[in-house]
Amino acid sequence: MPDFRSDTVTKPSEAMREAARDADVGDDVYRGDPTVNELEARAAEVVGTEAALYVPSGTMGNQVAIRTHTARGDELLCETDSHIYKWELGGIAQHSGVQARTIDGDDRGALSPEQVHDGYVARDGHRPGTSLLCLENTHNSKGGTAIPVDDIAAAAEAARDHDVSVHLDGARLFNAAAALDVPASEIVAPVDTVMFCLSKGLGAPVGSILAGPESFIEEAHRVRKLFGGGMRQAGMIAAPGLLALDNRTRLHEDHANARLLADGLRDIDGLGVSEPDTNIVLVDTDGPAEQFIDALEAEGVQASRFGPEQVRFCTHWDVDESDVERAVAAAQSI
Ligand SMILES: Cc1ncc(COP(=O)(O)O)c(CN[C@H](C(=O)O)[C@H](C)O)c1O
Repeated sequence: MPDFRSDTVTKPSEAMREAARDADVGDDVYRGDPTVNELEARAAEVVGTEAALYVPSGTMGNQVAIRTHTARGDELLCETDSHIYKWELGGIAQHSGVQARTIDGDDRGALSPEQVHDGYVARDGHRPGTSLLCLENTHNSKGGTAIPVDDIAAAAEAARDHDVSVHLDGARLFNAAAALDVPASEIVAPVDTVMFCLSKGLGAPVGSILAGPESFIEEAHRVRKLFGGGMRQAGMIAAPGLLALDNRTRLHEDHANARLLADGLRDIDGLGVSEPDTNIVLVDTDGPAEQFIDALEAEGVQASRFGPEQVRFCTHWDVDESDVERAVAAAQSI
């Protein structure tokens, strides 16, 4: 059954499974797992930061970043439909005691410098004070939109004018880099820290990376442990992550399959279909999303509910052109 629910469903390759089996391991809490250390060093090099930390999930990477950047009672700025605000169980408040001030981004999910300046709150006898700006690229809820580097840099510069740190939720950073045709390090350069997922389009079974300055990552190590994320012989899962990071070859094909899917669905009356930048296609179903999803499943195709009348399809390395054609045919039969 072709599974378009998410790019989180990718299964590891045979090479990844062998790498897991053969991984050189140690106790990562004591910084003694050589494979984790190698992955962290490689990740920092790829995105151009001083250091990096391997974390079990993208959510933990984001929440560790927020907790490390902020103090209890601070305020952070984020886009209204950002993952950290919408999909992480209120972790901003629960884990960090921080208040989120949301801003409606543009149709790609970008925030303007003016919006950052307007959203900034100076700490005083009544107001909490903004200590962090969180951006997202690609932007999941807007349809995997790739936000141009200049837009990221302009928002980050506005934050820096107020000594506010900037974290980038780059769960699909390499999808953005592929779509924008720039190195990932160029997208990361304007921000202080970045989280990116190995477990989505890069295909690793588990794990994400939090990358940034050496001193920040040192403290993030402690916060990860506080959150229960200290791992032991994690080389078993980091080894597939290394392969995923070094073989980022599939993303352009995923994007082409998303365009093929969108073009096919757009020919179906009653459907509103996004124009994908990357591997996500949003479909406005003109009726309950659940009904559309159930009808797709009856035809052997899976997709995910993204709103009362919106369905999301994600392409990834476990779906190919024939699966896209099957999804279009399934939608046509509804
Ligand atoms: C932008 C962004 N940042 C962070 C995360 C969290 O990563 P994980 O905690 O799932 O590894 C996700 C996962 N997104 C998942 C998906 O898209 O299917 C669900 C919605 O949580 C994400 O899309």
